[in-house]
Amino acid sequence: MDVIFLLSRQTISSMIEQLDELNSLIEKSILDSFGLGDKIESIMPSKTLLRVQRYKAPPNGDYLNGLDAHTDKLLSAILCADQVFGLEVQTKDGQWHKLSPSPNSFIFIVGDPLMAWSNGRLHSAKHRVMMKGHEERFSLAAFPAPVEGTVIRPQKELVDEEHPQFYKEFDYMDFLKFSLSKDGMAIDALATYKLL
Ligand SMILES: O=C(O)CCC(=O)C(=O)O
Ligand SMILES: [Fe+2]
Repeated sequence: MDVIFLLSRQTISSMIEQLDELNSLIEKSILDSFGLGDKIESIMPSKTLLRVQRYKAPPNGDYLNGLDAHTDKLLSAILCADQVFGLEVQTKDGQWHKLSPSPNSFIFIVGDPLMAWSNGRLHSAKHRVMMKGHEERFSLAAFPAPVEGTVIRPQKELVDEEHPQFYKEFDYMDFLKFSLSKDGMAIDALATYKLL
């Protein structure tokens, strides 16, 4: 985590501010795409967490796991990675795909609470980091974390006969605690709230 110590408080605040702005734009386009843009200002109240991650180069240039396959437990993530690629995403049919984003691009990842809020219309895809070659990798991610007391329930406009309610409502902090517990880590924690 050498990098984080080189960043001043001011730089970190300014990064959070800009990533928050980008996140608001993305949320706005999600709301617009569901026809909710005029009704709702933001998806749910959240506070941004910023995380820098460093992945060491595998020994002997092997192909090694840097971060286990998971879905994000925060609302969503905006990810900026350096030019050492490694992020892989799983499609619904179980295939893993290596991403090769263009330089200076950002990746938006849908988290489990956003999938539940959207009544399953947005998919929180499993992703992982696989390392290859001799270079270490850094990534920076901003995660909007739903605030304490948030109850995750599907947006009512996204539930109808054609799209019955997919998950029952749940307290976000209970979900987070369970997903970080030994039992929760062993399974797909969100699936325990499935109705269908
Ligand atoms: O470092 C990356 O590219 C992915 C990080 C990630 O998925 C996470 O922190 O949840
Ligand atoms: Fe992730």
